Amino acid sequence: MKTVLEAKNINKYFRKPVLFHVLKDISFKVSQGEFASIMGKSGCGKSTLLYILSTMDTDYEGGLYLNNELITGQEREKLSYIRNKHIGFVFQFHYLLSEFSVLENVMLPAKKLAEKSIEEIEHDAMNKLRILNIDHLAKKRASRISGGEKQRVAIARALINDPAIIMGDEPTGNLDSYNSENVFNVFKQLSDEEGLSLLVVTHDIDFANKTDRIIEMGDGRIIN
Ligand SMILES: Nc1ncnc2c1ncn2[C@@H]1O[C@H](COP(=O)(O)OP(=O)(O)OP(=O)(O)O)[C@@H](O)[C@H]1O
Repeated sequence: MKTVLEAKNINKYFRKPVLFHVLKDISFKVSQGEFASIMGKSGCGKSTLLYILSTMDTDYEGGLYLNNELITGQEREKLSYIRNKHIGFVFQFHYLLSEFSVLENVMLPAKKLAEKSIEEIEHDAMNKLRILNIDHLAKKRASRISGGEKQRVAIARALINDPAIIMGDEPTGNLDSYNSENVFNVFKQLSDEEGLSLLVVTHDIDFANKTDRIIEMGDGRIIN
């Protein structure tokens, strides 16, 4: 199976207030269509790792590859393009623009990329809303929908540029068990049917147990 994301011997140090070796020789691969979760105690380095994998943090040692292309050391502008084009993000908080409609929110990352006409982007956005079963909400203001619906909109927005991988940081952290299961099912469907890769940091063991693989971290290392 094709490798979509690869971390090779990632080491990271925080230098203040004292030198702290926060990530220790992290190596793993995520293949196409794989749904992996990252678990570990609070403070073990999960968010720090996700920051590096998502190209947001460039201050680390080691190599990061996306679709077999080395992205470590690329210029800021190129990284921003890679992030926009190939990585979709879903966070604990949805970060939707509340005054904008659902459709407009989903269209935003594609407008930023500016590779398609507005008509095409709108067409794609409606398709993503359909995949998530929320196309009936397209014209509604983002502030007027429920928490579970907001998270679905956030997933549709993460999908708009047809990324290679979706990264999630506690994407079900704010949801009740019904909506968490819903989000899990959507992710599962995307990995099974669309061949999308997913890498999700979670504290929810029920959620993690249902993913294809749990990457367990402890004290800055992968321990399992
Ligand atoms: N900017 C920083 N400077 C110094 N130390 C930091 C910085 N950011 C995080 N840390 C420390 O690095 C360690 C890893 O933090 P990180 O946020 O990655 O953990 P985490 O596993 O995501 O935790 P949680 O599950 O609570 O979100 C922690 O000990 C934290 O205090």
